[in-house]
Amino acid sequence: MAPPAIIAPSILSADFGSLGKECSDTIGRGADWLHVDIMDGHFVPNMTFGAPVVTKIRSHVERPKEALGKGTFDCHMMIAEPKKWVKDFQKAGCDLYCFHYEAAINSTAAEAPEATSEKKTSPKDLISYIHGLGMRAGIAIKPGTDVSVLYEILDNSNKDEVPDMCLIMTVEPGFGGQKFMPDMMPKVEALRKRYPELNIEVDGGLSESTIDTAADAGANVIVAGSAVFGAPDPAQVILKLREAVDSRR
Ligand SMILES: O=C(CO)[C@@H](O)[C@H](O)COP(=O)(O)O
Ligand SMILES: [Fe+2]
Repeated sequence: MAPPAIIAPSILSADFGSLGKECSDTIGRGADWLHVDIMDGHFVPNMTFGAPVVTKIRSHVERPKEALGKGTFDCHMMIAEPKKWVKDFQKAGCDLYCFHYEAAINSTAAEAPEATSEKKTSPKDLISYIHGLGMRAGIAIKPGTDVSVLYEILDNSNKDEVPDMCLIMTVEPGFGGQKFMPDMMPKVEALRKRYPELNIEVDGGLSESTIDTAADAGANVIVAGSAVFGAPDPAQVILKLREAVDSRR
């Protein structure tokens, strides 16, 4: 059976003027995780914030009592050098460090020399490095990346090198409020068929009008930014997203 719904509002659409309160209120309204979008202006054409801000918002949200439990900070690292920032985010209170496959295969070991002796960073090395620092690891792919790149990473008997979640982007990363790409659903379907118990996250354009498509395909971790923070009743939206996923289990 597919894992239960996990609703992760993206704080990119929150009021940055009162981010701590927005975060604690959102957990109080029924969210499981907070999706924290980190953009560096290189991997994506936009910038958000770094570890110091995560440290501040962490003090407003209780740490999860179990791995991937309520209050998990799901940090979506849209950054060109994912290995370089693992330690800083761990210290800041990140629970799930989700890096992009496309960035990992293009970055070098020099970013974190102790992590590997190979010249190029491999996703499995990075996952093991993240696990070694006590966090869970996620791996994300952009719309143009084939889902099959994840199979080799997931089909590994060394669990230390296997991600705890895969993120299928349903928009080009960089901005909130974009239109959901239904043509990404075959990737979700293929992953769900092959890995019935995997946490599969979808991110970009999720709302009450697109959730059925994503839930039918087998996604269980639902990121929603504008749909939650732009709603008159965010708790109701969170509930609707959860029901759509859980009713298909
Ligand atoms: O990673 C990203 C964008 O790059 C997302 O997390 C968005 O922030 C989601 O926002 P909505 O599409 O739900 O408004
Ligand atoms: Fe995101």
